Amino acid sequence: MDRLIAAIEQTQNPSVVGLDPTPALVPSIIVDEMREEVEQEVDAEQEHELAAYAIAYLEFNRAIIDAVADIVPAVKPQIAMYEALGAAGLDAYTMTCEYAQSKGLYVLGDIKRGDIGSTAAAYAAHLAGFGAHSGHVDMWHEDAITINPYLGSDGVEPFINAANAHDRDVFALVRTSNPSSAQIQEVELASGMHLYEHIAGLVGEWGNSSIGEYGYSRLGAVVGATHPEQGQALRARMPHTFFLVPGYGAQGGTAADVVGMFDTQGSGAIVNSSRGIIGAWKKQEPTSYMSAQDALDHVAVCARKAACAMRDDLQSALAER
Ligand SMILES: O=C(O)c1cc(=O)[nH]c(=O)n1[C@@H]1O[C@H](COP(=O)(O)O)[C@@H](O)[C@H]1O
Repeated sequence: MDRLIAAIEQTQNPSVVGLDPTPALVPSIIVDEMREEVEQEVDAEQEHELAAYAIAYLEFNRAIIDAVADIVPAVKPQIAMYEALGAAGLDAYTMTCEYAQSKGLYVLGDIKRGDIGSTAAAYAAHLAGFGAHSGHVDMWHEDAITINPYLGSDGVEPFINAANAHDRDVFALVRTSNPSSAQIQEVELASGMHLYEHIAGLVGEWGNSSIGEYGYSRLGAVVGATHPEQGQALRARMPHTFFLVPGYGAQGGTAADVVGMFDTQGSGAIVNSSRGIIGAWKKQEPTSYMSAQDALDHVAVCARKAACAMRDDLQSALAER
């Protein structure tokens, strides 16, 4: 976690921009222009469409990355958005990760993996590279990934081992931001604890062997901005666990909701916003764009403005508490 914390300190900005493009979030003129380009190269009609969106997503992400690279420490591409486009989408995902890293950003791959140990070991290739034990081949380039720890330690250990061996980080879901998460995560155990509190204890324990310079382990926790009191209590319960806090903005979480998830030094957490940043252009959409470049320029200006507003919002809430 040391690299992420250093990047947050450098930018004075504990926020991460979620790169979660969807057809509705990308101006249609960008896709139209890419469609014309790929029509000359790809035969099958369905492939055209997927390739056009994949290239459009990549151009869209590049414009946003260029616009925010000097003011945010990290980006978080959500792989589902790209997987929906098949192989071309996965190329757009990996190229997005590589491009963000070339601009000095920490890349948090939101891949939410979780499976039995032997399968988790294969999923851990996202951190370790393919064939890590027999000869390393890099394919994925994330600095960190998200995992689902609810399968237990054999499903988590392969990720921790890969993270330790390759200087990467892992964020485990503990208390998710979505409305129905309480159905499972707030189930009360015989001990009187809620299930998410039990998982929080395990995540803290699993991370204990990898505490870095800043006092935080390689195994972080995902804690939704939509649970301010629980998040604050988890902060006290997990002193060595860095938090990824999604749910700010589009899901209703505010800066006041997330301040309790930071430590007394104002560190210990990074807050995500995806639609609030990459979809900011929709709030000031002009009647038409002249070209794809015109649309990309507008997306970039709006994303930067939204990212600055989020940074300022978090900074002042942290200063005021
Ligand atoms: O792991 C996550 O990132 C995550 C966990 C969680 O509890 N809630 C949550 O919203 N997320 C992700 O954070 C992002 C939130 O997007 P916005 O609501 O558009 O800001 C999406 O990529 C979600 O998949």
